[in-house]
Amino acid sequence: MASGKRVGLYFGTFNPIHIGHLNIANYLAEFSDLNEVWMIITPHNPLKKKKTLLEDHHRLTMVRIAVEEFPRLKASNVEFDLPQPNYTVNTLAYLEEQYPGFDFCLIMGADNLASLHKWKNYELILKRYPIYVYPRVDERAKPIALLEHPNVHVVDAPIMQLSSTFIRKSVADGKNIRPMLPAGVWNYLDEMNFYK
Ligand SMILES: Nc1ncnc2c1ncn2[C@@H]1O[C@H](COP(=O)(O)OP(=O)(O)OP(=O)(O)O)[C@@H](O)[C@H]1O
Ligand SMILES: O=C(O)c1ccc[n+]([C@@H]2O[C@H](COP(=O)([O-])O)[C@@H](O)[C@H]2O)c1
Repeated sequence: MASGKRVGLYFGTFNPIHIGHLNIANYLAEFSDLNEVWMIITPHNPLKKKKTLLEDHHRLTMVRIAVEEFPRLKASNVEFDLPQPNYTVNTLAYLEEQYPGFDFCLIMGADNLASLHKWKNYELILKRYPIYVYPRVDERAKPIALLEHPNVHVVDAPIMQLSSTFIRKSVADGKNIRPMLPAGVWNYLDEMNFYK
């Protein structure tokens, strides 16, 4: 039997999306066995406070702008109508129901793999879904035991030392960080006066 479409699910808060995220999504869409990468904007990460977050629809708009010229990358608002905080295992169950026959896997930076053991039903996630992990630059990082798990695949992607936190702080400090965001995202953020 022919296997279904292979889709990499790249979950994130994306507050805002930056070229580090886009670079990874594009790398996996071009250089792995995935047909598409879906960037899933999470309204509320169960392990984070919601108060510093830009509204969901603004974060979605920025991801849509970022991927518009990349046919194999999609922005997804599937979590907007699911109960919050958003437990990934619930979203995966919903996607399986909506897209029978698709083969899903997860994409995440090593920082997220390091805290995967705190996620709801993480053992089930690890059993059912291949996880594509790429390194994040952090000299203080401790070794991550789950890197040895047979369903965890380390991707040799070119990485950028960039975070949304750094971007938000830099905008607030009046710094010019234009090259760190896709041009359309920077324009949107600037016009809307976000993070200032
Ligand atoms: N520079 C980067 N390059 C590649 N992946 C990244 C980068 N920054 C974050 N990621 C990954 O993208 C996913 C979503 O991350 P998230 O939206 O939290 O970005 P962030 O930049 O780490 O945000 P924040 O600084 O607000 O915590 C996570 O799997 C994270 O590991
Ligand atoms: O399911 C969980 O228990 C769980 C715990 C922490 C984080 N997550 C998800 O991990 C994704 C990455 O979050 P973030 O904030 O690091 O971009 C996001 O989709 C969260 O909902 C999921």
